[in-house]
Amino acid sequence: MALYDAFCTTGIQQTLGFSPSLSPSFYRARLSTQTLPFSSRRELRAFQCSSSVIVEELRNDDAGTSLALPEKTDRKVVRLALPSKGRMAEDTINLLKDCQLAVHKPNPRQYIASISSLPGLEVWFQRASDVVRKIRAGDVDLGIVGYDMVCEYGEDDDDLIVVHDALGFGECHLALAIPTSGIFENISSVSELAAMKHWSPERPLRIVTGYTHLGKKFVDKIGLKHVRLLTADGALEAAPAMGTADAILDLVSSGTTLRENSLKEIEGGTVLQSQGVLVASKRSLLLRETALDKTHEILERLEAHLRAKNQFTVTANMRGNSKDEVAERILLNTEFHGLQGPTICPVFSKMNGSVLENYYAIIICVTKHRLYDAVKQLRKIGGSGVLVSPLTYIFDEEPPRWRMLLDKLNQ
Ligand SMILES: Nc1ncnc2c1ncn2[C@@H]1O[C@H](COP(=O)(O)OP(=O)(O)OP(=O)(O)O)[C@@H](O)[C@H]1O
Ligand SMILES: O=P(O)(O)OC[C@H]1O[C@H](OP(=O)(O)OP(=O)(O)O)[C@H](O)[C@@H]1O
Ligand SMILES: [Mg+2]
Repeated sequence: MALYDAFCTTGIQQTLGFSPSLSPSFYRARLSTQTLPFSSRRELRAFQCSSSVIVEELRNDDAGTSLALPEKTDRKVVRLALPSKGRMAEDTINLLKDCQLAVHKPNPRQYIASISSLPGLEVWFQRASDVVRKIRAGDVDLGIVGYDMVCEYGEDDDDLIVVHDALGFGECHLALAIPTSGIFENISSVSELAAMKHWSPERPLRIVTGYTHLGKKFVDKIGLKHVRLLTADGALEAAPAMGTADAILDLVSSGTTLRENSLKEIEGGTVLQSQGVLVASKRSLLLRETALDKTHEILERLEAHLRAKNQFTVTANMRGNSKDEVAERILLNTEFHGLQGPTICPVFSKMNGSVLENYYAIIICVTKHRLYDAVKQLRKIGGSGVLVSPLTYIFDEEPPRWRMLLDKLNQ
């Protein structure tokens, strides 16, 4: 039995490569704390005969739901869920790679992967909405998704805890938008929208959205009385022109989709700002051995990379009589002082047979968008030979987000 042999010889993780969604139905066997998927009932029965495992059948539509299996609490490996598709998927993988946390996914249809620098951690690819659902269900411990997803599918669950709230990609906001013309031509705020005489219990304002949880809360908050929330999965911007809705509640980034569909945002119509976040289950962090350690490492690497991403290291030579004199020149005459202050080292040169120490190398880090300002200021105080290189990491003191996480966990 190939699968059983594979399990015995190469370990459980490799046998987990079977993709449940490719088979008409799938099965799983629970062996101690591990779960093995099988592509056919025959294969599973064969495995069952050759070992003493508890076997249970999962229908396809159970694939996404959680069962109250003991491994939820006994599971030793920590699970990180990442978006399997859509615009967040690639950015997430790239960010992790930049943090030296490259995800090893042997083939595109495989939903489980690993990160070699984080042994004991499994990566599971899921749809963005399922990342949040699975964290809440206890099937995974950590996830990277848009904050919009955390709020919509998290439904205010206080087990969810945002560990890093600004991963620097997937920036957008969730907003109400209405047509630019017709009865909405002169409407520019939610209060004006709410005051329109057009809405009644028989003819409510129809808002189409994929965000029904947030949508309902928002409508209540702004006091819109006669409203019906309609749901749809995509291309919501078409609905008003089609006549199937009056307004939309959807994500906006550049604003192009709204503009191209003759829609506009209105004052007071922003529900939330979103970008990629690292989210965790509080329960997992507190109860699952190593979950907090793994989270700490991921957080430190994210912080160090994201801090460094926008900075350059700048090295320049400067003529001077002493380190102190050069330091004074930099500290008093430029805005660029490095993390704690400039590093200054002597540069030795040979002249007429003797070694001179009349130049100093200064090292600072500079925010990318201010690089040219820094070059100009350094030149002004005698800097020359300016070398600029990208920064990979800035590991400073313990990141404030780590302290905040421990506070939230009451640690
Ligand atoms: N225009 C945008 N600009 C920036 N980020 C966006 C934009 N649209 C969506 N996002 C972010 O990307 C996430 C995933 O959106 P995407 O459209 O890729 O998937 P989806 O349509 O929600 O998923 P699915 O197709 O599985 O239902 C959103 O939850 C949001 O955080
Ligand atoms: O302000 P913009 O930059 O134009 O972006 C906004 C659009 O992006 C998202 O859709 P997406 O492209 O993900 O398509 P979808 O309808 O399949 O979700 C969102 O649902 C908007 O339609
Ligand atoms: Mg989308």
